[in-house]
Amino acid sequence: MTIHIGAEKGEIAETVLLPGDPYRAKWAAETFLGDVKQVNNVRGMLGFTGNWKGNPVSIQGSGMGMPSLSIYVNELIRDYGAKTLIRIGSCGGMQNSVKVRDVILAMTSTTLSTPSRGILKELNFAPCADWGLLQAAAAAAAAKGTPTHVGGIYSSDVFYDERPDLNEQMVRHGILGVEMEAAELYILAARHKCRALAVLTVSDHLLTGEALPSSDRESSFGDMVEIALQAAFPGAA
Ligand SMILES: O=P(O)(O)O[C@H]1O[C@H](CO)[C@@H](O)[C@H]1O
Ligand SMILES: O=c1cc[nH]c(=O)[nH]1
Repeated sequence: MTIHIGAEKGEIAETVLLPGDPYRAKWAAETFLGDVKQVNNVRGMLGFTGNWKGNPVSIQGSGMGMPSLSIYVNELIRDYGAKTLIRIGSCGGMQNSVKVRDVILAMTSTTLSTPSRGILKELNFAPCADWGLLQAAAAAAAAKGTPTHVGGIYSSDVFYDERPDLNEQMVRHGILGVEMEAAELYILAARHKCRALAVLTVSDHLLTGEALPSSDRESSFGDMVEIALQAAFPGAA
């Protein structure tokens, strides 16, 4: 047990999917995993372990924002031995070519700051996805026929943004979407020699104003979860 995760040692798999929303963790575990056991309920941040096509998998809510994700990912890596961490999140679309419900595979993440700023200091570290996971996720998405975009995203510290000039620059520089966790996930994975990827579903659009209801964000993002599982276990039959 850790301060934020109540699972016993050995109850969390080396492969962990990380939705921000704990109810998405519950839905994904119940929908896609076999032999599911709830392994965390501390602070209501639900976590589950089961198996997918015979492979052990955990799905742990990570909360909203990089400080929250950092707590769970640090404990998952240091105390439970997690090695492959795949965020399954929602994001806002930032290009006209990106549509609501499309999937984005985040190759890199741009930020203004992360919880790691304190140790990286003046270094503008470039958080990037694990190539093997990214390649496998792109192949899985292509095989499913899911409309998918691969490229840079923006990990923001704020949901209610008051810097339209920043968004203009993001759009101008080809950023596909905005969310709030991937950059710190990628930095922590690099630091601890783990593999990480963010697979995101576009839940709303900054240019068009379209938005999905919260019920859809909780439980209708099946393609994203299957792509994440197939990326983690590309050989699974
Ligand atoms: O749907 P999740 O995974 O929580 O991700 C996105 O949704 C939350 C904001 O509504 C932030 O956590 C953002 O990154
Ligand atoms: O962080 C997020 C997530 C979804 N949509 C946004 O605009 N921002």
